[in-house]
Amino acid sequence: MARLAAGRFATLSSGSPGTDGRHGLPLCQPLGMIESPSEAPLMGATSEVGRLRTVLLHRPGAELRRLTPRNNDELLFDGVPWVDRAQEEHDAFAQALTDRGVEVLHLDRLLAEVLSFPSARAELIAAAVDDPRLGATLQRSTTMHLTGLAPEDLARTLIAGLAHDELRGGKGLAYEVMDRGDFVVPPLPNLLFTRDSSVWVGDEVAVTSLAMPARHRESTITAAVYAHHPRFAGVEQLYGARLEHLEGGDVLLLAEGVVAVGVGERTTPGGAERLARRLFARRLAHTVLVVPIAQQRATMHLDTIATMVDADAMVMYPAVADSLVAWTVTAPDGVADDADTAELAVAGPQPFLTAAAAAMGIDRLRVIDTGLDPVTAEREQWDDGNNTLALAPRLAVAYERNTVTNAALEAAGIEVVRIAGSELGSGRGGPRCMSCPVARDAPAATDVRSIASATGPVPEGTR
Ligand SMILES: NC(=[NH2+])NCCC[C@H](N)C(=O)O
Repeated sequence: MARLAAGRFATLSSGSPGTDGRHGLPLCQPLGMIESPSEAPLMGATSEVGRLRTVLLHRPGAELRRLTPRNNDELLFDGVPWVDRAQEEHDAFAQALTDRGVEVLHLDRLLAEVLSFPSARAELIAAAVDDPRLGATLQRSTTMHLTGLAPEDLARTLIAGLAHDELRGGKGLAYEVMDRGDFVVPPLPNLLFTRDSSVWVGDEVAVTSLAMPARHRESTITAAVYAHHPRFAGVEQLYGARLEHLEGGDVLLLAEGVVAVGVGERTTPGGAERLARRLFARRLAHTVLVVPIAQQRATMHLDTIATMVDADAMVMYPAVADSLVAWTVTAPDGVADDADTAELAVAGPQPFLTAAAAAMGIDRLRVIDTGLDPVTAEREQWDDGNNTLALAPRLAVAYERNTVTNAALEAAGIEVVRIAGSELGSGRGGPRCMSCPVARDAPAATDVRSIASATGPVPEGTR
């Protein structure tokens, strides 16, 4: 499988497309609605800003119609979205990406496709009924119901969940006792935020371990798609759904070999450590910066307060720009031979911007000065103003509603692709949260304006 040239510190092996080892299918055989490309696709990412080639999205569907004022808190939405409008907004987001040459993969379609494989079906049905609320009898009757569904219907049910009165042949004490409106299989409205359940580092993918109960099952879906879909044949998975908590929204690829990991409400220090060990062992990073963030909903992930918009620049919530710190974690000899036991060197804490620039080998990591008054800054941070998705250096998608942040980005030379998000935003996630980059080019050397020796005037609007 062809890979990005710069995914690893040692030379990358590039195999050739053949059969996918697990199902014996030729990689080029059309599968379901999507034809596999005739050439093996590029996969992987070493930065946040290299030209985006392929992205994984999830168009919100029936799972959002499950949200009510009684369950929205538990399901991590701040309200009850108008679903048709949320879908229109999402379609426009996907279109904005397609218009700029980005290939959009849809998670629900990939899921329906892998569900024609018996092993993938069995795995995902088992994950859906693996719930102590149900009891053995209801688990059995739910398994039978799900087993009888065609791939498309099963995909829909795994995402939208299964309500008590939708289950044909439901049996068991738990079934009798449950309320008619209860879910036998709870819905996954946060699947919309594809950023969190998997993250590519170099040419490997970390299927994450999500912290909130409402999201646990999401990574069983991404794990099955990466394990079984011919599109991803040969891709190594470097993390796992049952390990220490780690969410993709906390993982920022600052530069090739340099990964920042936020630790707070979602990712634990143990998750950051495990990821660091695995990245070092697989030579996918030489430095991991561990960045504590406030454990509260407004700052649930590192990407809610800062995202990269250029190879050497970030947009950052001004209230934290000067107080954010990082611990610098390295493997003593640059690599760790054993992912689980290797000794790690930990230094710090240091101001985040200082530690990041040092790890990236640049003079300065610029912060776009959004010049916001504290109240506007707080409002726009809450509405994901700092949660941008870079399509290339200095070209980023952002919610249109954050007018002041977007104006500041433009003043600093960042082209902003504005999208509507009034309904999508009720899940508290912006363009970066709603996207998982599967392939990015390495940012061209010319895009890094302040690498080591380069000195020059500081561009306006940066500090
Ligand atoms: N990468 C992100 N910031 N994702 C936002 C996820 C929002 C989602 N409702 C949650 O609470 O988990």
